[in-house]
Amino acid sequence: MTAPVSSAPRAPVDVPLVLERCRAVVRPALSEAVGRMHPWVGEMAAYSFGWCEVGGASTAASGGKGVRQALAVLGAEATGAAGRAGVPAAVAVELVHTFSLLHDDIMDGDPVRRRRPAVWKAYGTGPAVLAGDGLFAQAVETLAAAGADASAMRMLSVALGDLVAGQADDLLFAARPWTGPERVRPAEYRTMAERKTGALLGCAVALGALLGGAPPPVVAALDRAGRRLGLAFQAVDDVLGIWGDPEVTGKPVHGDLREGKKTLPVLAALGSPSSEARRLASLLTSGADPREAAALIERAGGRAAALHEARGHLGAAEAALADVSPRGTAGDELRALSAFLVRREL
Ligand SMILES: CC(C)=CCC/C(C)=C/CC/C(C)=C/COP(=O)(O)OP(=O)(O)O
Repeated sequence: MTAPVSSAPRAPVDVPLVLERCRAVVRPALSEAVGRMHPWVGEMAAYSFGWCEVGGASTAASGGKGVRQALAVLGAEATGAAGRAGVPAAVAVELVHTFSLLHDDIMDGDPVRRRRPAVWKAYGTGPAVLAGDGLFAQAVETLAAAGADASAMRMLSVALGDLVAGQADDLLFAARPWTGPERVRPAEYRTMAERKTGALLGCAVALGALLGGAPPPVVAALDRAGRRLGLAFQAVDDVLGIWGDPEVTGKPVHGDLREGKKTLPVLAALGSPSSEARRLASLLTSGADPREAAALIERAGGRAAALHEARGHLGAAEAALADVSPRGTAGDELRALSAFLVRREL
């Protein structure tokens, strides 16, 4: 990858338009993957993507931002290939992401996703588990059917392993105390968040680039960039989980606090040398009113610290991207998409 030799200033990137363009490039192959599923399982997948309501009726509900599919398409384009080279990667990561959301909502008991009942609420827990399994199966099938080589398959399997490990830690951390020697340290949180969220973002952009023909050092650098972007994205997601607007995020606030999730704003607040931190610790331990806890977290600096950390990870992601100087428009779009994902709340 080499930077273009041009001194002409480039137009600012319209990120929602980029997401829409990538969605259109990926949609036929994603529909094909859903079409390969058992009809009932495929209906639940289509529901997750906002293509239909329960019972298969067609609507235009929200199916998520499509961040991972866009990263894969842009990863391919940034190597100089056509976006369609990255489509099998885009479909695979979007299917894996959706599978993980379906299972995550069951594990957390979260009833709402993407502004409507989560799949387990709409169809039942067993069917939702099965739909997640079906999405997972089609992710592997999509890559294999595209003739992806062993290194591409391995990239997906490593991301999957990380996703499971990150989710395992997230669940285990929720059962640990807020304070004392057993408390969750920020470094443990970062490892968990990189696996749970960063691994798939890294995989998306790196796998797209690999399928576009990028050499191994470029693929590795893009994976690093995506992982750091994932850390920034998760920190912002944690903030939105406490102070976000449900109309925008598509899910209610305070779920993480109720579930005892060790999110970054809470860990940062508890680690601050303030009287609010001590009050917060006793409030959380005694089963806090989430609104009161949220106010204390803010006063103890937890929100500001999480956003500060998100900015730091974004800077590292941008530096890793700059290392490989992704080409022209796609490079600009990758940088703009990264900033957009993190700055949605900064
Ligand atoms: C194995 C297993 C169950 C793992 C679960 C891992 C998990 C749920 C991680 C959370 C990642 C995350 C920030 C999702 C929101 O993405 P987004 O804002 O891009 O969502 P969208 O697609 O709805 O826009």
